[in-house]
Amino acid sequence: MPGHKTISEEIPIVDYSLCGLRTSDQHLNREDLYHAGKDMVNAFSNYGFLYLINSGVNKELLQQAKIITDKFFNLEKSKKQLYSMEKSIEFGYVGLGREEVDWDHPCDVKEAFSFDGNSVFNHPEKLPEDICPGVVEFTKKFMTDCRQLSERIMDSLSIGMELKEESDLKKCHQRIHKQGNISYLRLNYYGSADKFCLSPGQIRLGEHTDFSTFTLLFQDNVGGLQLERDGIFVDAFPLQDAILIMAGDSLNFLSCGQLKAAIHRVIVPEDEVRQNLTRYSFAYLVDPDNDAVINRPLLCKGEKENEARFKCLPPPLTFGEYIRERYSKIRVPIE
Ligand SMILES: O=C(O)CCC(=O)C(=O)O
Ligand SMILES: [Fe+2]
Repeated sequence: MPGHKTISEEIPIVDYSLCGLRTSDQHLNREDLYHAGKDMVNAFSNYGFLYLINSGVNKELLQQAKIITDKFFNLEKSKKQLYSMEKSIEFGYVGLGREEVDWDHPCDVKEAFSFDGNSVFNHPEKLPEDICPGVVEFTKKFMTDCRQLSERIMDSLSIGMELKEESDLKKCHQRIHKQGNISYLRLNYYGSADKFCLSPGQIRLGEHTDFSTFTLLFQDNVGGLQLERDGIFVDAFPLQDAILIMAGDSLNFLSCGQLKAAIHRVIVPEDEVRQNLTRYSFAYLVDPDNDAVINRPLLCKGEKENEARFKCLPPPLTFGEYIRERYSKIRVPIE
C-alpha cells in the first residue's frame, strides 16, 4: 500500500508506484487511487505540498528538458525577444526583470518560457523551432505525460476528498491543452548569481502561490526553493526523481480552503559554489478551464448545498477573471 512518510520531517512523500504512468488504465485500481488520494489530501490540508515518487514520467524527457532549456536561454537576447510574451497570454519568453511576483522585493532574477497547451498542440508554428530545434517534439511529449499524470492525480484527489460527484473536479478541467484552458509548461532559467549585481534582499523568485489547481515542479540539484510551513520557510531539498506537487489558489478555492495553496519562493543559495551554478526548474501548471467557476466549493459526501460553508459566498468568479486580475499585478509591461 502506498505510504505517507516525511523527508526531514518537512515534506510529505507520496508513493505513486501503483497509480503512476507505468500503470495502464485497465490495471488502475480504485483502492490504490483511494490510498494515494487520502495521503495527498492529508498533505495538502496540512501543508499544501508533497513530493510524489514513482510517478512514471519518462526520465529521458527530463534530460531533454534540460538540453532544450540550455539551448534556448543561451541564445542572444535579441533572438529570445522575438518570442516575447504578449500581454495576458500564457505563451512566450519572459526576460530578466519582467516579472515581479512579490512587490516588497526587487524584481525576480530569472528568465522563463511558457508554453500553453493550446499553442503547443494546435498552433505549433508559434514555437521557436527555428532557433531551438526539437522544442515542438519535446513539449508535446513532456506535456502529454504531465497531463496524463495530472488527470490521475485529480482522480486520486476526488476520491480522497470524498466528493459527492467524483467527476466534479475533472469537469472544471475539460479543455486542458485546448482553447479555453491555459494549463502550461514553464521552463525557468536562473542564471549564475555572480553575473548579476543583486540588490540587498533580492531573491531569484519572490514569495507567491500559483494560480493553478496544482503545479508539478521538476527541479535540478542546485537548491534554493523554499516552501512555507507553519509560517516558516523551509528548504525544499531536491529529492532524486521526485516531483514536487504544490496545491495552487484554484484548488484552495474549490475545496473552500480545506486544501492549502503552497507559498513558495526561490532564494540565492548561501553556499558560494551553488550560487554560481545556473539553476533550472520545469513547472507544469494545471489550470481550470477559463470559464470554470472556482469560488464555489465542490460538494463532499454527506454535505448539502445549504450548509454553513455555502452560505454568504461572494459572487461567482471564473478562473479567467481571477487570472486577469492577478496577472495585471505581477507583469512589468514591455518597454
Ligand atoms: O523554480 C522553482 O523552483 C519554482 C518555480 C515557480 O514557483 C513557478 O514557476 O511558479
Ligand atoms: Fe510558483
